[in-house]
Amino acid sequence: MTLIQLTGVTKTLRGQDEARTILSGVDLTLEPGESVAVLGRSGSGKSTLLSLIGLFDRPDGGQYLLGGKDITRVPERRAAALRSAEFGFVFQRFFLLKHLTALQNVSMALVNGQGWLPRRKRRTTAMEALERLEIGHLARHKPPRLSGGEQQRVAIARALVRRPKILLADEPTGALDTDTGNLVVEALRATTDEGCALVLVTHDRDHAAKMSRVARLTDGVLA
Ligand SMILES: Nc1ncnc2c1ncn2[C@@H]1O[C@H](COP(=O)(O)OP(=O)(O)OP(=O)(O)O)[C@@H](O)[C@H]1O
Repeated sequence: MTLIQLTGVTKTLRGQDEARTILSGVDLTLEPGESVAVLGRSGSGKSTLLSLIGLFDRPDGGQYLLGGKDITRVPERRAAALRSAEFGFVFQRFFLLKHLTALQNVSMALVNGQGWLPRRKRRTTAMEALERLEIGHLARHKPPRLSGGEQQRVAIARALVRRPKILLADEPTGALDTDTGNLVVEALRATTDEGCALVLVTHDRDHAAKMSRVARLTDGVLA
């Protein structure tokens, strides 16, 4: 079944004075295991789009179907539950807790989820996530001892540890050098092999080309 279907999605943001239409009719379909890169100039609305998909905000118009269900105007309580059950998020900044080890950072993501997991199970699940990102050997390291690329892979492991259906990545390589960025993009793309869908916002055309589809956001429309 189609995982995500946006049809004619619009969004107007109000600054201090005038309102600005950022998205003026976005269509997007995403199937399980599919990856789409979203390119676009700075300020074109890529992050706005991602925040709608990730249910941090709601569209003004159009329709958002998630797994066939209309969630266009879902209330915040339900949105929060969907965010934690269905989505994983990766940002340019890693947002790791620097006093915790890599393993603790990842297993923290299992603490507040739906369904309680015993501590030992959380640790083994978190370890598996680190190993999938090929950083199991860094489990006991704290973020200040890790490189940027390693930290981002810990953040990806944290995003994946609850096995989300959709991973949303907003410029995840923005703070990394080219080689490290390539490794991180490959790690993200590999998550789709297991059926996770991926939306990657990027400025990097080479990274975009590694996705199954490339879409460009121009004048509020995705094409
Ligand atoms: N809360 C807000 N109120 C008003 N305008 C906003 C708000 N948030 C963002 N904007 C404006 O909306 C436009 C789109 O922002 P957005 O962050 O989605 O773009 P972007 O494509 O992700 O940019 P970048 O590539 O620079 O991160 C920008 O012009 C921004 O200044």
